[in-house]
Amino acid sequence: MLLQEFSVLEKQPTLLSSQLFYRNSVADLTLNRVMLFWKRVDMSRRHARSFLCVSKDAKNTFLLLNDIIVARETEEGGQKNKQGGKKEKVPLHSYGFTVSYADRTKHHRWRCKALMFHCKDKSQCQQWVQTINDQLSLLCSRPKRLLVYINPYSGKRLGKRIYEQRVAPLFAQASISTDVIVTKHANHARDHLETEADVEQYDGVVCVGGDGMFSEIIHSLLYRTQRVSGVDHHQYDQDLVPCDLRVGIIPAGSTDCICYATTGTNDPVTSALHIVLGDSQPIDVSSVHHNNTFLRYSTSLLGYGFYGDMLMDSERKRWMGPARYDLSGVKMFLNHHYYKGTVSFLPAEGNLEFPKDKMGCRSPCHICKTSVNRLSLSGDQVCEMAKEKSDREMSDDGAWHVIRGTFLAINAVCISCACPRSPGGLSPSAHLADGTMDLILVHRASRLDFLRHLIRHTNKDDQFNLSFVEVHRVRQFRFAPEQSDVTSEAELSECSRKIGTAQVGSAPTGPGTSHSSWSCDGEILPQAAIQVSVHCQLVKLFARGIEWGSSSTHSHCL
Ligand SMILES: Nc1ncnc2c1ncn2[C@@H]1O[C@H](COP(=O)(O)OP(=O)(O)OP(=O)(O)O)[C@@H](O)[C@H]1O
Ligand SMILES: CCCCCCCCCCCCC/C=C/[C@@H](O)[C@H](CO)NC(=O)CCCCC
Ligand SMILES: [Ca+2]
Repeated sequence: MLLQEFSVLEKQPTLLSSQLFYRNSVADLTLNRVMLFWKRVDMSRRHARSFLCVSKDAKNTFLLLNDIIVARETEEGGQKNKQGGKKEKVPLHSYGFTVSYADRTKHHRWRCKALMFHCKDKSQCQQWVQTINDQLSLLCSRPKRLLVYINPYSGKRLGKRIYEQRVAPLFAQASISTDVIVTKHANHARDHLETEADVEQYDGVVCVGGDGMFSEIIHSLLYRTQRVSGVDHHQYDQDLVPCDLRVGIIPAGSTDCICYATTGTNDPVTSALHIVLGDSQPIDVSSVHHNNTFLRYSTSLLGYGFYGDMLMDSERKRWMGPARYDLSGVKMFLNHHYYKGTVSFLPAEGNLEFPKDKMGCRSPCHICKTSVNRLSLSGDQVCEMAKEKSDREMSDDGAWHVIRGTFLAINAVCISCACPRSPGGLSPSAHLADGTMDLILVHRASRLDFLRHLIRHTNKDDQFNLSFVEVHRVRQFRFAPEQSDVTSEAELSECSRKIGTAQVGSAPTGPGTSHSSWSCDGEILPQAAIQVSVHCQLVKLFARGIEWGSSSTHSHCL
């Protein structure tokens, strides 16, 4: 925080102010509506009326109220500094209180820290604790009751342990009550949310797992929201209603790209702290249709060709955990399949160069902020928007771009899809909440060139700066695979076996057939011909987006 900003916040009306002990010296501590700040007092110089006075060069130190988790009376004899474990000497008074707060550390990670203040008597101590906690209770974006689903088989199967050891204690500290369900089978969370859970009583849903688990949960929430609002999601181009309930992700999966792309890390404690602080980050969601039938929502990767084949292959290797993706990735790379088809897309207005602009989405992102946020619009504004949309569509037909080609991969992402394997993600400049997706077309190329493209996802080189790769920022796209002349019975039954269901009228897909299949956030879609449309800010997460700088800007000392 800049000194000028501090000076503005400092002028907020004071709620409580006292001289008490902090780190073995006297400090002036003040609480106002936005922060808690203190200044050490010069013990050597005394005022006429024997008050200790603040030395001129003393530094102001502060904590924003938004970052404070809770204040508690410190138990007698418990004057240990939580971080260092070092005992603080209590100069005069044995009454004290601890302020727990969330602090941003290196690499976008947040940690829970604590400060101790010592008071002259118990009532002063109680007054401080009460006043700080009263102010915290006014922060209405903080959740009080959460519904938690744990997938015990995600990633390295550590979900339950991660939740119990690293997350539950933080929720308890923040007095958040939880109902925890450890899932017993795929779609357990979906069915529970749809049929049993009394969603109204919760301030959010938390999923402990990976992108697949997150996808399961948002499907239930979005189905429910559309049903309650009378919206038919089968109608392509239908405006969908954003989901009220926020979702928190405690990363425990194999890819964890939604968590990584919205917090900058896949760290369970960081995610837990974003939940505790009540942070909010909307994200775009795309809906995938086949003719007039809704198939699925997508928030991470909708991938045909390389990623679709890789996912289909890796599903049979689930027992291997996250390593299944590496093995199937190498296999699909060596297979080097390419697929013919036609991609048509509607570019986002005026944004053509943006996927390559290297600006990225950094919180607070003005591009996402200025994108239409239906939640904040009045009824009249919604009508106006609907009219604008239909005007745009009338003139849209000519705006559709059509590309017929042979592709190694077709990837569509609503967000960057940054993840530990690829810290920039599939489209490093994609925005979390701007109502657009980036469509990446990887045309037929040699194995070596494709490898160059893939490797660039793992370093700072530009994966789009290759002649066979094109990227477009779009609002909608369609894909039609080239019809194969012969569809053998054997191909059809192989397809049904792979996706575990017989799809009437769908051509066989996957490696070894003329069509690939779409991986939609880790689920295989039965149809190759799809229509996709982005919905701006349809779901909100307990997250803050990725902030500037990788190390602590949260220094509380000015
Ligand atoms: N108890 C369970 N047993 C088996 N499958 C489950 C269970 N609970 C949830 N699932 C399913 O497991 C799938 C994958 O889970 P999840 O996404 O959490 O882990 P992952 O696949 O290892 O990680 P990622 O999706 O990040 O690659 C989800 O689609 C979910 O439907
Ligand atoms: C030579 C080195 C090449 C390395 C290339 C790395 C490129 C990584 C980009 C990863 C983008 C992940 C997008 C998210 C996809 C999830 O919805 C999905 C289901 O969980 N996971 C995967 O498909 C699993 C995706 C796993 C990719 C390896
Ligand atoms: Ca977007």
